[in-house]
Amino acid sequence: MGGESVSTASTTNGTTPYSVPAGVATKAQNIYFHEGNLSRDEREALMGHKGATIWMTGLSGSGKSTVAVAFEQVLHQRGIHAYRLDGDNVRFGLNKNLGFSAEDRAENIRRIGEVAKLFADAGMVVITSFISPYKADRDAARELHKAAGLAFYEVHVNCPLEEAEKRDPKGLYKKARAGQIKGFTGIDDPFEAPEQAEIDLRTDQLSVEQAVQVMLDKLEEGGILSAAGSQV
Ligand SMILES: Nc1ncnc2c1ncn2[C@@H]1O[C@H](COP(=O)(O)OS(=O)(=O)O)[C@@H](OP(=O)(O)O)[C@H]1O
Ligand SMILES: Nc1ncnc2c1ncn2[C@@H]1O[C@H](COP(=O)(O)OP(=O)(O)O)[C@@H](O)[C@H]1O
Repeated sequence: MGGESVSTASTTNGTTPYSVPAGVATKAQNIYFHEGNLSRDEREALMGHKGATIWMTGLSGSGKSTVAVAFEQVLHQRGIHAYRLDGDNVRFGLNKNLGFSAEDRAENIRRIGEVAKLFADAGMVVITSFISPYKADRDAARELHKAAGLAFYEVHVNCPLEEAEKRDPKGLYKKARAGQIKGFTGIDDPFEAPEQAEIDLRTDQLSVEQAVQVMLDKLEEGGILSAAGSQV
């Protein structure tokens, strides 16, 4: 891979649209961004709300998936088009060629950042639940959204290691402590806690319902749950 040249994305009309940050490097040559006839506002008006990415990050067992599932359901009940991208699930398909080295985790998060951006651009509320242990990888996902003018909420699913380990829903901490899993986050692999997450959920102190309410309030406050020109 190293040493291959990169080209810069451009558009057929020579302008750089909101969805292609200037200077994006791609491996492919001679590619042109093709604009559609529908604006994001038009897509969001049809949806009845804005698109956004809710990026949950935290230790294994912190409660990312549990809270994400409950949040998705509550949003759905309120008529919001929400969809979850979950670490384990995505590793069965799109990212099945990736392991848990720092490089593979970075590529995992890079791909999810791109996929989440596409869903959000389509007008969905995307809820991602990946450990995403490295700040730089999370920041890159944030930047991607920012450059596209899309809302991005980083949610620290903040649970002390002792509590996550006590929960151990999949028995993975036990295996990691026994040396049967190497490079397990929190045990012998790092977790860089967010410094400026939009939402901090202490799941050792809040119930799942309370955590969902905190997230709902934040989206409401950010104007995500309604759209300009919406008929709903
Ligand atoms: N070494 C190691 N470290 C951490 N986690 C491990 C590991 N090996 C397997 N698992 C399982 O993989 C799930 C984490 O996948 P993610 O894609 O979220 O990880 S990452 O964001 O790329 O770090 C994680 O799921 P969650 O427990 O839901 O977080 C584990 O089930
Ligand atoms: N307040 C809480 N929020 C989230 N999960 C909780 C909470 N209290 C207990 N749990 C339990 O902790 C475990 C979290 O597991 P999971 O959602 O799979 O975490 P993660 O996706 O971060 O690995 C589940 O068994 C869940 O029932």
